[in-house]
Amino acid sequence: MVKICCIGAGYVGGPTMAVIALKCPSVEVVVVDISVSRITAWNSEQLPIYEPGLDEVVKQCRGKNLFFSVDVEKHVSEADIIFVSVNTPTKTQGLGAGKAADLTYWESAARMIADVSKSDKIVVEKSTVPVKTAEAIEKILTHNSKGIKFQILSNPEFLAEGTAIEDLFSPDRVLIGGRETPGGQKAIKALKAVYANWVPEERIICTNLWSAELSKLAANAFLAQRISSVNAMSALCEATGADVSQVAHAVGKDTRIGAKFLNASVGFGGSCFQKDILNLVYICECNGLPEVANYWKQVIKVNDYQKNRFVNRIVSSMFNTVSGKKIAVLGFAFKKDTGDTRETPAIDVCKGLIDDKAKLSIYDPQVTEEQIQRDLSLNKFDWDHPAHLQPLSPASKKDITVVWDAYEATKNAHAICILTEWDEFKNLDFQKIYNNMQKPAFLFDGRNVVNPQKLRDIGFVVYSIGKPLDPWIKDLPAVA
Ligand SMILES: NC(=O)c1ccc[n+]([C@@H]2O[C@H](COP(=O)([O-])OP(=O)(O)OC[C@H]3O[C@@H](n4cnc5c(N)ncnc54)[C@H](O)[C@@H]3O)[C@@H](O)[C@H]2O)c1
Ligand SMILES: O=c1ccn([C@@H]2O[C@H](COP(=O)(O)OP(=O)(O)O[C@H]3O[C@H](CO)[C@@H](O)[C@H](O)[C@H]3O)[C@@H](O)[C@H]2O)c(=O)[nH]1
Repeated sequence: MVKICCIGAGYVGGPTMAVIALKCPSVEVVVVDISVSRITAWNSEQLPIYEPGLDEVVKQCRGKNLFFSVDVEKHVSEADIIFVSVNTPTKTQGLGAGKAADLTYWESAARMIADVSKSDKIVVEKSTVPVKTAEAIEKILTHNSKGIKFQILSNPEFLAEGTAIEDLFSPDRVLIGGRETPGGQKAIKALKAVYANWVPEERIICTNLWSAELSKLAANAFLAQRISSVNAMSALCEATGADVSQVAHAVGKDTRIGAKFLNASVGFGGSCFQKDILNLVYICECNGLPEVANYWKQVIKVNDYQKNRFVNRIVSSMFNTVSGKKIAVLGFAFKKDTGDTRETPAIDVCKGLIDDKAKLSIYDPQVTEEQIQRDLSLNKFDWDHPAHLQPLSPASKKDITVVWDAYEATKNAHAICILTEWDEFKNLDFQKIYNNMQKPAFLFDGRNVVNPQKLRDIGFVVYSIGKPLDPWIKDLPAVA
């Protein structure tokens, strides 16, 4: 029986390994982590992450060929294939701070693998890493290996949160990079055999190590660039009376461009896009390519601009001050169908409003009060370090309340901000909400989920990203 061990039981390690276990009944899969609470949750009825369809997959295989354990060394030493799916956050200190990937967790995993291994192993990079990381990992492994042979493969993950199970069941592609040596090719074949249990052969792409590592960073950069492109257009739409949804539809009909990933928003969030682009920028700079670095940097700059622009719209529309005003924030997760808040634009928008002394009442169907308080207290980039390295009870913000109902959040509010596109926000009783709000009642839609005209008919002053402006807002000076 092939034994797989995955180091890192997070958003990638957990779902990915659960699907491998489901699709490969003859493979034993053990997911290990240094976080005791995370492993306890994986072994309980309340999984540590919310992901549609995940519970069913875990229920079907847990205890049969899928196990979660904190006994990291035992399972690593017994495995034939080791996936490493630990965090690779942005460095907060030292050389490359604010840009480069922090490989501390990866390096310590590699050293541990070298220390405990007693037989040959295939080590798979599942985490997103800078191009050429495999070379460094190889050095760590072989310098300590006592004659044991390690083959390093790059097998980046392309799942998106909220659709992880769907993406894993039916991936657009699986990418495997390895050394162009007989040993490297044999390792590629072994990993390919695992995926071939459910992924059609033509969707499994095999490349050299550096192409695989770089393709992951490139894919995220291209995806984020589409969002910054449409968001940049949204500002121009507001200035000219064009409607960004109509422009995106017309542009996306060109089959060379394609319709997906062209939704204008308050900005992209999530643990990957910003981190991976910053990392790409740093790699370009290190390779003496400042023009290329600046090109990609602009994708982040436009994203920051979009978040600032949204806050400025709110404040300027509400008589240039939100001091002491109750603002209801609907949605805090970085996208719908996840409870993940890493790099969510809601953090920047809420911080911007708090700076202007607003009182926030926040509702998200999947995010807890503790998480929201933590997110609004942490410094930039600290969020992506393992929970046990974060402050246990950060000082809670007094100007924030977190409630479990959109109607409660909006009661007596001066304004509503929609920051996540949860489906339930489309079907709220906005007449009831309007009746219970202060007047004029403002609604700022950062995700284009509501029909602005219907809400204007009720009496709301509505701002929707990239849409023709409400007469109320139109006459105000443009802000950026
Ligand atoms: N989240 C996504 O949607 C996604 C998608 C594709 C790729 N990625 C990449 O995958 C990697 C993991 O992302 P994630 O979202 O799963 O992160 P995560 O923070 O949810 O999970 C990482 C886990 O690794 C554990 N860990 C860290 N060091 C360890 C060690 N030495 N031994 C054992 N466990 C250790 C942490 O405790 C944590 O539980 C990152 O490189 C990320 O860029 C993420
Ligand atoms: O048209 C769009 C599409 C997305 N978003 C936002 O972009 C962010 C990222 O969304 P998405 O890409 O769907 O989720 P992630 O889970 O961050 O997935 C991305 O990052 C992962 C981690 O690297 C990759 O594996 C995935 O392929 C890649 O899509 C979210 O804030 C979305 O709301 C928009 O604003 N407009």
